[in-house]
Amino acid sequence: MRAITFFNHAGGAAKTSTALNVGYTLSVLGHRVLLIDADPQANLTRWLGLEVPDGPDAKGETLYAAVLGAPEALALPRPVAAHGMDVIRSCLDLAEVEPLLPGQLMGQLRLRTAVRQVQDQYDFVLIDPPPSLGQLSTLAVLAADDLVVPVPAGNKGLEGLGGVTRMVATFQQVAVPSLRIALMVPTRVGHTNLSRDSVEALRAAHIAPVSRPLTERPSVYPNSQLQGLPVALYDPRNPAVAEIEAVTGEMLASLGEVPRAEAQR
Ligand SMILES: Nc1ncnc2c1ncn2[C@@H]1O[C@H](COP(=O)(O)OP(=O)(O)OP(=O)(O)O)[C@@H](O)[C@H]1O
Repeated sequence: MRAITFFNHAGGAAKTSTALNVGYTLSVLGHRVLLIDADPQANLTRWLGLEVPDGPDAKGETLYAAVLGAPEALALPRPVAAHGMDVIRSCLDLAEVEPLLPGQLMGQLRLRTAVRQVQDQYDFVLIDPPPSLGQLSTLAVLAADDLVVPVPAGNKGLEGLGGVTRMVATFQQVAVPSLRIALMVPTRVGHTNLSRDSVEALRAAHIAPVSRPLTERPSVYPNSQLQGLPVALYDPRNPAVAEIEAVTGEMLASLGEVPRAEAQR
């Protein structure tokens, strides 16, 4: 099992969109995939067509159970199924983790521990954190073996990179020396010089391997999300699908994984 967190503290980087669609591609390739929604906005949950847990026990359906549930039974809750994947959903109450986690013994490593309890059940656990540097992001990053960093096109994406690399270096030093950025994914790339230049600048920075870009497609991503579908199910012939497959293949290559189809030959 590999745990991969789609990390960028900047908002709107396409973390959720990339995690959802890469996860779906992995599952189509035959991998067993668990998606964990670690963002109280619960976009990943909604965009998979799932109901956001509601009511007094809602947070027990989320990763809250694994990090702040009953101390003698800290474990991931039972996942729900969506489009061939398993999903740990989120809800607004998950935000309670932010004030409550500090001070808990080994608090920030609890998701890492919980994820490894299911390592025999999955090939990939993909985690979608919120756009922040708070407790939920820390839990998500420390749970990972590898990070995928979606970087939105334009100056904003490049300017935010310093924060990402500093945070990764800190986590390597204090908690997970083997943590690494497996892939940077240029996202929301338009047909402008600014977009193209920002992708070139990302490659020239030599921080980590840089994938093929995911093009800005305003008629595809938001609409597929409204329908609760991965792009490949919403519009199978859209060129976005080939881009997502390419990114998934490059991620597997960077992880040193043999693509499933080749392994079975
Ligand atoms: N390639 C794309 N083309 C057009 N729109 C996109 C693309 N990728 C993502 N989007 C849209 O951009 C918005 C932000 O994407 P997303 O929620 O995936 O980013 P995020 O990094 O998870 O955001 P946050 O963490 O701030 O909630 C969404 O409305 C999504 O539909």
